[in-house]
Amino acid sequence: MSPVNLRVEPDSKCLFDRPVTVKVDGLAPRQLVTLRATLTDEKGDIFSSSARYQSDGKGRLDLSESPALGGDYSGVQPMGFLWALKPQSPWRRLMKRDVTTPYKVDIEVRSGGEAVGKDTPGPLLASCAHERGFIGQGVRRVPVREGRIRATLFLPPGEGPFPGLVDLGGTAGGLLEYRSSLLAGHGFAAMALAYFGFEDLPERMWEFHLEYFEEALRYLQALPQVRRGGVGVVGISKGADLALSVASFLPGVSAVVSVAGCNANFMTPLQCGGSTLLPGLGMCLERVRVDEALGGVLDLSDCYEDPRDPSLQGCVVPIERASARFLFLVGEDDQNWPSTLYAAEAARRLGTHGRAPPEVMSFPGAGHLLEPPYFPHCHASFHKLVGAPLLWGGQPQPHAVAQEQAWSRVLSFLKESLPGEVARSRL
Ligand SMILES: CCCCCCCCCC(=O)SCCNC(=O)CCNC(=O)[C@H](O)C(C)(C)COP(=O)(O)OP(=O)(O)OC[C@H]1O[C@@H](n2cnc3c(N)ncnc32)[C@H](O)[C@@H]1OP(=O)(O)O
Repeated sequence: MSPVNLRVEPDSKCLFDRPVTVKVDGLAPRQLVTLRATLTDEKGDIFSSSARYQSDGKGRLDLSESPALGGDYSGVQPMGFLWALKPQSPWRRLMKRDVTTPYKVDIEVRSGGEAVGKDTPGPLLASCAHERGFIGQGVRRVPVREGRIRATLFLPPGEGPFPGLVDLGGTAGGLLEYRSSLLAGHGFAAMALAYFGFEDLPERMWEFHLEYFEEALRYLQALPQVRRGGVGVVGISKGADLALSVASFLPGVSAVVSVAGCNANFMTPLQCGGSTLLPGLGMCLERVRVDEALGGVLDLSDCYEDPRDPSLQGCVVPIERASARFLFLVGEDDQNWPSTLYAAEAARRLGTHGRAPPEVMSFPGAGHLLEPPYFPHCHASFHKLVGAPLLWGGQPQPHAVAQEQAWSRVLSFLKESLPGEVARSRL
């Protein structure tokens, strides 16, 4: 009998946001097998997925054609092995901390289609390692410590000038580089900007200063590698309302992508010139629910102040002041906060001021944490500022579909809205 061969095509090494397919041959015709994938992150946390398959009449499997029969995903799901990864320890979230190293995914095929979820799977038939990196060929990673700015700039290969972007994370804080590094792989000069919880920046979300974002924007706009004529700002969650504020109060922003964001300045006052530009939309902590069925996860969805409340209009970002184009991405099952309502409110406000409507992409079954494609869906995870697990929502498969569609539109939206040539890089 020929040995079983397991491989990843078109390449066993690729950038994290690129699709692949897993192929197996040398199985017996119509053989039932289990495909397992395992990834260990930089902290040593293990994430795994598992699904049952049956080979075709020639003993082959191709995940772009063969349906998974059950397990952590089902149906034809070429990337299910990745987006269905689940943490072994509770409330962990797969979040790339060091983009200079790839993730290594160990894939194995074992005999027997009943072993899914059991500790004793069938005998190993074949295995392979698959690497998914974050820095494309020729992309340069440049730490930025200019003035107050704490950031990392990713420059595509070549001289440029490239369309420029500022990338803002959410209440996780720190300096998260994974989205910017992938965006540089699509031809953008992308700067991941920390704004708290990193080096000498404030440790927590006490107050933010518009001047800090202005300094970062000016720095990016003045780089010879960045094309003149307007940059983009991409933000997720808390970073998304800051993106709206940056575009509304500062010149030179042509495009904003709000990922699961609020239309009001959330929680932390935004200061400018020593006074408060926007107070923070607050939370009513007595309305926090503890989801005992989910093991004590906190459900915050009902505890945010309502940005439609007339007394809170001072918190709402005056986006009609911005000259940027807007793209809002919302998960309809966002259980962190009502991002659908927030996007609708932003659209209503633009309309009231006679401005063009924003583009709103709304994804059924998607949760709050909309990441670049193939990041595993995370329904709930530990929040280090809160010190407890929080509910994010979404179901794995629709969330995965949303991430793919959203990413594709983010790239095309930024290409349409920002000046400059863009070229995709290879790993
Ligand atoms: C006051 C804020 C109110 C928030 C309202 C929610 C609004 C949400 C708006 C948003 O912006 S959501 C989008 C972005 N937000 C997030 O992703 C928040 C969740 N993420 C995090 O809290 C951190 O990024 C994460 C814990 C996932 C990773 O942080 P680190 O890279 O610093 O990881 P690390 O693994 O070292 O964990 C930090 C600490 O948490 C601890 N930890 C992590 N996972 C844990 C777990 N599962 N159980 C217990 N502890 C855990 C870990 O032990 C460690 O403790 P120590 O600092 O004492 O060493």
